[in-house]
Amino acid sequence: MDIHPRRYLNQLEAIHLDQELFNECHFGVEQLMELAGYSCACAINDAYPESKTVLVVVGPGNNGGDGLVCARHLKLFGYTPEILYPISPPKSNHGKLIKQCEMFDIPFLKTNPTLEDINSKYTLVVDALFGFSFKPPVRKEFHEILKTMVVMKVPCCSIDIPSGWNVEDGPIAVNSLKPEMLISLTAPKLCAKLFNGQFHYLGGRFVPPKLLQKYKLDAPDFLSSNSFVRLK
Ligand SMILES: NC(=O)C1=CN([C@@H]2O[C@H](COP(=O)(O)OP(=O)(O)OC[C@H]3O[C@@H](n4cnc5c(N)ncnc54)[C@H](O)[C@@H]3O)[C@@H](O)[C@H]2O)[C@H](O)CC1
Ligand SMILES: [K+]
Repeated sequence: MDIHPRRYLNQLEAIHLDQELFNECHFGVEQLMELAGYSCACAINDAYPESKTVLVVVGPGNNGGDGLVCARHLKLFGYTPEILYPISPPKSNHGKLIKQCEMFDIPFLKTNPTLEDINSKYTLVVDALFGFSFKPPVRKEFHEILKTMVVMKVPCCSIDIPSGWNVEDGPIAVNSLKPEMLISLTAPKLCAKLFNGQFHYLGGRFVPPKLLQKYKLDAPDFLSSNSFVRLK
């Protein structure tokens, strides 16, 4: 299976499209995060039906919000997710999502896990650290966990952007994250051209036809009620 998107978004286009979803289409951020995170959980269930013990690494922005929603749905699908939320910024909009995860008895790790912990405890790591607003270089508070994720043996599934990658130019350093799975949301960003892992999915089934036309995006071939489409 290999569907080649004709169109990849640059960073500014991704940010503008996101703004139009809020301002022109009147979506709320919680609505979009719910649909995005749900589609990620469904895509993970499609690609890794057997990998049940999942660590979800959550970042400070909406990419992290997608991760929190994804964790909650994975739990409903029978997975055993745990969450690492290394830095909780004062202005985050994650409060309710965190409470919901707690209501579903999803544990939050208190400290960064060691490489040995990750390799022995989990069968999949979901990378929801940074999405399309990431500006390199990675700030130092995230170095430790990102370094561990780069060398871990466990497969990694990145939501929207492999964390630490430049949104347009892809891997910045030789020792960048090499996810096995990428779930692009709305449309793949330019860095997805350099993704060479096994699974590439498109999620985020919420873009109205007017915006697809405006941004000259392929109308994704979502099957029936599926919230994702597999591209590779
Ligand atoms: N339209 C859609 O497809 C939707 C996608 N969604 C998801 O939202 C993210 C984009 O979210 P945003 O809040 O704009 O930004 P990020 O999550 O990428 O990150 C912002 C966050 O990260 C910090 N940061 C930025 N650069 C660095 C750095 N070099 N080092 C450390 N920290 C950094 C910054 O300070 C912020 O705190 C998109 O990718 C999708 O995953 C939405 O769910 C809805 C619609
Ligand atoms: K990510």
